[in-house]
Amino acid sequence: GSGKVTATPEQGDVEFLSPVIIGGQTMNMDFDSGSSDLWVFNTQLAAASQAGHTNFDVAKSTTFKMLTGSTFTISYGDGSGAAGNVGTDTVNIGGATVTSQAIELATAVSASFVQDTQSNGLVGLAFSKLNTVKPAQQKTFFDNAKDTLAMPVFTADLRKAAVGAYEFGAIDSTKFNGSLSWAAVNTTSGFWQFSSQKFQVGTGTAMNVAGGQAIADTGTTLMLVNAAVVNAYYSQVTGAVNNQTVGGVTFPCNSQLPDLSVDVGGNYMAVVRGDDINFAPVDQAGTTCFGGVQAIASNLQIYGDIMFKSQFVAFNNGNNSIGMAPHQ
Ligand SMILES: Cc1cc(CN)n(C)n1
Repeated sequence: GSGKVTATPEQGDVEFLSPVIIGGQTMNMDFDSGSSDLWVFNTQLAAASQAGHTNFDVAKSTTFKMLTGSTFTISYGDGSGAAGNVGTDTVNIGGATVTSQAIELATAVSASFVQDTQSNGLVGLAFSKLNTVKPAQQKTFFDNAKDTLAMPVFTADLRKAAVGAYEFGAIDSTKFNGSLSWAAVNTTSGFWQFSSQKFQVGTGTAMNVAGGQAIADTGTTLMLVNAAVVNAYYSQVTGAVNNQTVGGVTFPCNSQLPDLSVDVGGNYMAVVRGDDINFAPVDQAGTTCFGGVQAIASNLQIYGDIMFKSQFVAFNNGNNSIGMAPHQ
């Protein structure tokens, strides 16, 4: 079979939310190809943490089973995190169904999750080796579903300030231009990781990022790249400054931003639209804007939603590859 759900951007495209039916209860959740835990807001949490959220209630599910003695603890690259206990239940994502999916029930969540009342948990879609459940590591929804899917793939069709889609088990070729370019994925890290050693600012010459690697991470808002890329890119933007107070590069909001092309697997240059690299104003007047491309101090670059808004992406666990093409 296959399953398709909407991916609705929060204000400012900070994250994208999709409906997941768990034990008959519908939860809007953040699909994250950069982690491997499925955890939910639930009625065990302190009332102050539950406030404003949709909270999963195990008592209202006839199919939930506790995994006695199992716990999870997860922390993300942005410093957020969650921890709690674990059970199993039936999960239905747009028709793709897993009957015994590990459901991680948070008993503690960090402040940024509490404040984001539209999001009620994460669906991890990276490789199961990164799952944090102990004593027995659990599988992701995609891992559990893939043998029953028509194809062992899922796709991300994320759109700037518009409703897009995640699809499991099928590739909708009406959603991208031309054909997908495929790159090999190195699964050793547990991420959807590929080689990314070249980049190009606007129509300039291609430049190298020695040993460059990147992961495709729908759960990260921005694009976090090698400092050489950041310097080369913003050297083309008048008034761009590295602003420690706001934590990254800013520029005048009326800047004409060049496209940024990044190499995917050595045979495809993914073009990220310059307009999408103007992420958000940092001041009330809306004169100074924060860049959607920022530096990361590791050689594992993180291509987040800023890239997904320009590229349709297919994640293929049949041959561990990633496919990209510009959105249609
Ligand atoms: C909650 C969350 C997820 C991710 C990306 N994997 N980040 C950076 N934060």
